[in-house]
Amino acid sequence: MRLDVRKCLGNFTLQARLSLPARGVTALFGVSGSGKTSLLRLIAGLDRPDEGVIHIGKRCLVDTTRGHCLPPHRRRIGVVFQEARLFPHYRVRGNLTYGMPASARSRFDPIVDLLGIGRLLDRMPGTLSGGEARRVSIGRALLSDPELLLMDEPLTGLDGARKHELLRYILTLTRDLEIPIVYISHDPKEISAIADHLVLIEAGGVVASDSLERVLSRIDLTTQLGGFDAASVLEALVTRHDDEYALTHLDLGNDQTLVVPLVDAPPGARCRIRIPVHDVALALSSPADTSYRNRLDAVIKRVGTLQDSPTSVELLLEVGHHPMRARLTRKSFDELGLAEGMPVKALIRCVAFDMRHL
Ligand SMILES: Nc1ncnc2c1ncn2[C@@H]1O[C@H](COP(=O)(O)OP(=O)(O)OP(=O)(O)O)[C@@H](O)[C@H]1O
Repeated sequence: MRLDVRKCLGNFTLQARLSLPARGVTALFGVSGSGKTSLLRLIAGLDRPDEGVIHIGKRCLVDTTRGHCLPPHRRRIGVVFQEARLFPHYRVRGNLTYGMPASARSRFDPIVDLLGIGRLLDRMPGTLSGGEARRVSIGRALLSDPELLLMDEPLTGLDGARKHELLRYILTLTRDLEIPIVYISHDPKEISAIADHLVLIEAGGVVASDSLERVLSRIDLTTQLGGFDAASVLEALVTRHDDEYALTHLDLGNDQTLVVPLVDAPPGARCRIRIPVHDVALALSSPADTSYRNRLDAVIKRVGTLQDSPTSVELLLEVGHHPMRARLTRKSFDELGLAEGMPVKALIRCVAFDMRHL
């Protein structure tokens, strides 16, 4: 999808130029009021830009210079909002088939299975739990046979267990269906688990748009990425399990192996892991007497500082084929005599697995 739009809303101006991948999940992240929902509404056709163009593949949805603006129902875009917005007087089945084109009929059963809503088909929306209602609303969006799915904070307001369950369904969906998703969330953990591409929005503008791994590795964006709590997210290959110690070996490329608590995925699977900066320490040589399980070869690619944190130094390392962030005190950095381009050992204590298997 390509878009280049401008829209004034009162004294707020949204001005965005973006080119998004045709597959996978693109997350829009930014503080409250930065313009995420306004952008989604322009894509869905719920609002018109004052100026601009929006294309999905070769299809032109909007081109204001030609006075062209497709209405929402002709855009082939499914939208899932924070609240489910089901028709209260239709059963679940009626909600799912409302507006379903004949071309989507054959997908009814697979989508119902995928979302685990088969046993809810004869229920009225008022009797569903929050998580069930969201799943039905995702099903309805998918059965409109969309080329693009827009999700505006679909997990907000759900409790921990429901949130986790729905996140699992959405992850399955991204793996099993070819439909690209644009996903708004305030929750960095959710984004780390689900997104392939990350767009940072600030004051109505696009600050960054790139793969999740690359945006999270940008030291200059640490403030905007504040909620992500400075962590690296990277995708690794499961090579083997060590059942005796309940550990899994992951290949990071260039002969670098990360050993983590047992991952429930077979050798050969790809999984995504998150490594907070405070779990990474650096050494000049490989210390023998340390409890750090992982001692990886790394190169310091970039060194930066944060305005509001004068005691620490931000580092961008390269480990295997991956960027990885670390944070040291300025004193340790100076005492070790570190500099850009230096090879070091990255000592990694533990690794968070709020992660997905790909
Ligand atoms: N119809 C409108 N008239 C005037 N201002 C508007 C209108 N719609 C949105 N705004 C303003 O535009 C800005 C962006 O709003 P938007 O809802 O897109 O932000 P957001 O990033 O989605 O925020 P949140 O994360 O809180 O949902 C806000 O300052 C909002 O008050």
